[in-house]
Amino acid sequence: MTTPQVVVHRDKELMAQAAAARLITKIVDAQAARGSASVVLTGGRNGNGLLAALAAAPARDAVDWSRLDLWWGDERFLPEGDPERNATQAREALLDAVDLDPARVHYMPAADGTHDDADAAAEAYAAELAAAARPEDHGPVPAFDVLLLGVGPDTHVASLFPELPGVRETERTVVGVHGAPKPPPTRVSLTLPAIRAAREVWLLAAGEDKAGAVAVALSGAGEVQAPAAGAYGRSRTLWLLDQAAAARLPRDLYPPASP
Ligand SMILES: O=C(O)[C@H](O)[C@@H](O)[C@H](O)[C@H](O)COP(=O)(O)O
Repeated sequence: MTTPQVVVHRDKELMAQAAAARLITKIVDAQAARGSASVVLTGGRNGNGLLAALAAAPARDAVDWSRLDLWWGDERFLPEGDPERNATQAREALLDAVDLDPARVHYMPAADGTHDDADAAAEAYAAELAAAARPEDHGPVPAFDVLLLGVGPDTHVASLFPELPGVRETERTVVGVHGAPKPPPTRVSLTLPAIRAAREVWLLAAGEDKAGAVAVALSGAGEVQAPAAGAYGRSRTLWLLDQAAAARLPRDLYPPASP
């Protein structure tokens, strides 16, 4: 388990811009070192805010978009193109503006696709992840360079909600989610074992409505009660906050450099 590193920015706009610059550098370094990079996207305002900042970033095209594998941490189980799908929002924020290799963009299945329900969709995505894993990877998922997660006010990450079955999953890498407290109720989500296979996990939280969740998750809560507490990477766990979301952090958890 990697000790969480906390970086606090003045506001959510600056957090998104700084996170975008950080992600560009991480992707460029991975591509220079290994010829390609893999990133797991998240839904929500902060996740899409990062993508929009990335689309507008001056250094955006330092990334070789054709050598980037994109996956999703979760998806709302809705028809293809539904405006509420994380994939739809990611395309609007960034993906349609850059020259990705379509074969390397791994959308989670849609509700009107070939899979009858979220559980079958989850199995299909788990199989796609396993097929992309290499022998040197840590388990049946690729070693993602960066796995992005928004954090809910109840400390959920991806579509893993406190006390619900998904956060308790220890074997499968992807699960169907039913009865999610955040609408829509039916979703597909990576599990904590899949999240923890990532080299780096970056958690994004901005706004005072996240201050309680951030404080709880970083103060030793259990992962079933606070799923964000169980989201950590093999070599790095990074919490990217604005001051409002960091407001209830104990002072000893507040990074020294932050104002
Ligand atoms: O499908 C989703 O809704 C997201 O994947 C979800 O996990 C989101 O990241 C958090 O709920 C935070 O959302 P906000 O950034 O909008 O607060």
